[in-house]
Amino acid sequence: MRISVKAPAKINLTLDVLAKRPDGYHEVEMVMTTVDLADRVDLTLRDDGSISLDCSASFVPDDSRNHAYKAAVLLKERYQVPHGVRIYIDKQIPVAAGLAGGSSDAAAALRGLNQLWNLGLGLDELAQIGAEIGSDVPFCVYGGTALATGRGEQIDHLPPPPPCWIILAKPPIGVSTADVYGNLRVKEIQHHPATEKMLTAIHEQNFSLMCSSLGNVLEEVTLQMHPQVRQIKELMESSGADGVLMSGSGPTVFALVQKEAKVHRIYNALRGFVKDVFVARMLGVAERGKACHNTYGSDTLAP
Ligand SMILES: C[C@](O)(CO)[C@H](O)COP(=O)(O)OP(=O)(O)OC[C@H]1O[C@@H](n2ccc(N)nc2=O)[C@H](O)[C@@H]1O
Ligand SMILES: Nc1ncnc2c1ncn2[C@@H]1O[C@H](COP(=O)(O)OP(=O)(O)OP(=O)(O)O)[C@@H](O)[C@H]1O
Repeated sequence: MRISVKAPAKINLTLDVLAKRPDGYHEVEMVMTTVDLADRVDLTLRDDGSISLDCSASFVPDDSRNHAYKAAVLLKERYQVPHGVRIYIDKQIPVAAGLAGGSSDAAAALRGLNQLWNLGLGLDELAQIGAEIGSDVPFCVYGGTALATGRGEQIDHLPPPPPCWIILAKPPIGVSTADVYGNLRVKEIQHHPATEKMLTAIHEQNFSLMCSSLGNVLEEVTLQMHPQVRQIKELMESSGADGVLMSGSGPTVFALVQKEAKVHRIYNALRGFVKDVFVARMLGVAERGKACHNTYGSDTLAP
């Protein structure tokens, strides 16, 4: 039996840091939403009880360092599952980009293995297990749009944001999330994002308020470390984007656009500058399993 699960990227519409915690993590407040740039995680049942992983991108770890592999080990050990699984990740989300690619693969593995191994767990239980892998995993288990607090693992669901196009551009650098948080001086943060305004924009479906409420306190830290990120932001802004922000700890920058004609202008301007440019739509709602094409007769899609 084989199951294919879609693992969408996330963007942060806001990312605020409120305090550094004694456990080394930071207390955050972030509005996150999924976009239709996605990996595909294939899970094939193994009778020999072992776990194996392959990925289409050779530079992604294919052993116990892989977040999807960790998800399988956690479930297998906790629920004493006799079966194994062969995991294949078709990588479309850029790696170490601030788009939670690894976290989304882990979340997809949790959802898919819940079905493949017949565990009968609810999404809340899967999200709790996901938090042991990484702070972004619980959000990725649910998908859609949410306000994430705590270290990012506490999820309050939100309605989808106003529909729009999104153009993502990633400069050819990888950013370590730990380094970016490590370089942040919480007491010196000048501008906290307008989280309340973002929530109003989402509830009222107000696109221009959403664009003017975008904010990420990690942006300044990553901009200092990697000046190319600022160049991409400026290029998006001068090409007519309605709103521009770095996602997560970066270095991916996204532009929000309502009119399709502008999408082509911004895409073309960016392609002259960086190789990794993607055009997507905000998903906003969870569409677990739905859009992952099921090309093999006996496959099923995870819910
Ligand atoms: C930047 C974001 O992606 C925004 O959504 C997240 O806050 C980070 O989520 P993540 O990559 O799943 O992070 P984790 O794997 O849990 O943590 C990686 C490292 O980032 C730092 N970290 C992460 C989350 C958090 N709230 N405070 C932190 O200080 C810690 O040094 C941690 O060791
Ligand atoms: N399935 C996976 N896909 C990509 N990277 C993975 C995966 N599993 C583990 N990793 C490791 O995690 C690191 C971060 O990759 P990832 O693409 O998840 O970063 P990110 O998008 O910046 O994450 P976040 O936004 O959650 O901070 C990579 O350098 C890679 O070594």
